[in-house]
Amino acid sequence: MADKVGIVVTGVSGRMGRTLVGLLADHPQARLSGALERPGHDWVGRDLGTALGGAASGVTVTDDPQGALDGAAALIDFTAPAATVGFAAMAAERGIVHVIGTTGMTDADIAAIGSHADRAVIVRAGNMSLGVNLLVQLTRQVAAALDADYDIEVIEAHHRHKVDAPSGTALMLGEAAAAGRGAALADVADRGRDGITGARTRGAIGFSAIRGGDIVGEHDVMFAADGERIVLRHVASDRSVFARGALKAALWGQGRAPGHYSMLDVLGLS
Ligand SMILES: NC(=O)C1=CN([C@@H]2O[C@H](COP(=O)(O)OP(=O)(O)OC[C@H]3O[C@@H](n4cnc5c(N)ncnc54)[C@H](O)[C@@H]3O)[C@@H](O)[C@H]2O)C=CC1
Ligand SMILES: O=C(O)C1=N[C@H](C(=O)O)C[C@H](O)C1
Repeated sequence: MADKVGIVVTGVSGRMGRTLVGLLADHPQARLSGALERPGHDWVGRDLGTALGGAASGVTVTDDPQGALDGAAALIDFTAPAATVGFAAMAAERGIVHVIGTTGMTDADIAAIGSHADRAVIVRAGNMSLGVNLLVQLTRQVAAALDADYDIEVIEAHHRHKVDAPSGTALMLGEAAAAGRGAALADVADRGRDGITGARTRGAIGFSAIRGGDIVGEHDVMFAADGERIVLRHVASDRSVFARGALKAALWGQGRAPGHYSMLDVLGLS
């Protein structure tokens, strides 16, 4: 049997990091080859398995990306924007696949990451699940079929720890809706309502964010007209849907031509 693909997970103590480590424990094609955390984190220097409360794994958590990435085939990154921009340069220097799930990035962050796409495979998506990526395509189709008599609202709900809004998924859905209408999201997005806002602008795409408890991730795209509403909905109840997508992307990227890809490319939905 061929060797398993060596994958470094960064942010291993985080919600997504832990989920990825769990999936990699008995994956048939991939193995955990390195575990990264931010400098100063109390897991740095400890055995990952022990830090997770189980048996020793033989993998030591490190804050040294240069060392961890040596010999790896892919880096899976669900961390924070500044960290991800830095990791993109390091992954590209080595020509290894960089799978990016981090959200909350600015246009400048995305441009900085994209500047490495001539020498490395980058797969970036605000949501790595199959279900959401299908919903993106459905949203585009429905938006293309309806005119601006149907007001589009994207409503998302997440756990109390989430730091960015709208979610990366909500922005993907908003972009798909805008594209279906032949518009640019930046021209039509309405991202915050408070006070005397005035009546809704025809053609706007509105965003609302709920934060509370342990909600994994829920997204509705509502098309509201006089007399009827269509609601497209995705509910994630387990983070493994994102982790499975990220692992699929890391394997899909092996041997692929350099470029800045999305999960639509990985899933054959583009
Ligand atoms: N695209 C997708 O499918 C999904 C994206 N996300 C996004 O992934 C990101 C992380 O989400 P969670 O795991 O819930 O957050 P979290 O806060 O539980 O974990 C983030 C981890 O990254 C670590 N980290 C931060 N800076 C670092 C650095 N320089 N080097 C190494 N590690 C570093 C933190 O210490 C923490 O352990 C968020 O932006 C979230 O929106 C989350 C779920 C799915
Ligand atoms: O922070 C999260 O948890 C999630 N983030 C992603 C987003 O911003 O859309 C994906 C998922 O909804 C969970």
